[in-house]
Amino acid sequence: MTALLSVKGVTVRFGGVTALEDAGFDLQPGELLGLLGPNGAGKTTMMRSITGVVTPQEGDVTLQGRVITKLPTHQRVRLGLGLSQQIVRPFRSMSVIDNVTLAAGHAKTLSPLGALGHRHRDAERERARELLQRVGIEEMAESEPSSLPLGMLKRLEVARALALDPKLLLLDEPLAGLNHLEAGRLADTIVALNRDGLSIILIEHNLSEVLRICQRLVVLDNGRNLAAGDPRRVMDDPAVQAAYLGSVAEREEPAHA
Ligand SMILES: Nc1ncnc2c1ncn2[C@@H]1O[C@H](COP(=O)(O)OP(=O)(O)OP(=O)(O)O)[C@@H](O)[C@H]1O
Repeated sequence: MTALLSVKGVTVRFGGVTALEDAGFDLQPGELLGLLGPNGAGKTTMMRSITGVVTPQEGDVTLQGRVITKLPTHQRVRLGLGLSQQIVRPFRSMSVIDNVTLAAGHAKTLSPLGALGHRHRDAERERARELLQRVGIEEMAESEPSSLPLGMLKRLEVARALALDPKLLLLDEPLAGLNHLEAGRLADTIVALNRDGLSIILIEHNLSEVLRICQRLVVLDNGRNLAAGDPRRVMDDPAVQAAYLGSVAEREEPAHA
């Protein structure tokens, strides 16, 4: 099967810091893949190389057989990349549904044919309502984002990403800051989106949810590939455990100093 996304031999340096070195992985169509690694492993840099925020010094990113390494982000979005950020930034003065309608309208203007039909605001609103339903916040449609708890804001962020009709959705720590129950529910929503056919890459520190929902894991450490494959087998890998323990020890050290 041709990979939906292929990242090969990617190296990213920021001055003297090597954030990624010869790193890569493939994502098959329909997969829900967890991208893991301790703090500073290079996950965000990998995500940014895929979305085009960062251009690698070496290596290539290929989407559906097309090399996109040097394309700007908006062109990658047009080709089917969707991104839901860790920091949620809706337009605060607009209702929840207007936020998603705006994104749905933007999706149409991404293609010339869509732009011709752009006057069909009602259809966009209808689509926005469907998306709110898919992520489970349709009852909040007329509310302002500022009145929403974090768990719902995160769902709004996912709905806005879905409005751009992505083939591949990149989720950057969607469960961060949520309590156990909310995290489990949002993880269930992510599984439902994947079952509907959406391919997903999930960066997430909540390991129990990652293990519960991901079909495959890719683990980075110090900018390099450390392990990949079946989630349980990967987490049982002594090298992965050592990398995580090492990072916990590093984080805890100053507190004990
Ligand atoms: N814009 C930048 N300028 C300089 N160094 C950077 C930049 N972005 C990342 N780095 C460095 O690159 C390395 C990888 O960082 P990155 O944020 O990709 O890791 P991460 O796995 O996402 O970490 P975390 O889990 O803490 O978010 C780190 O050493 C980081 O300090």
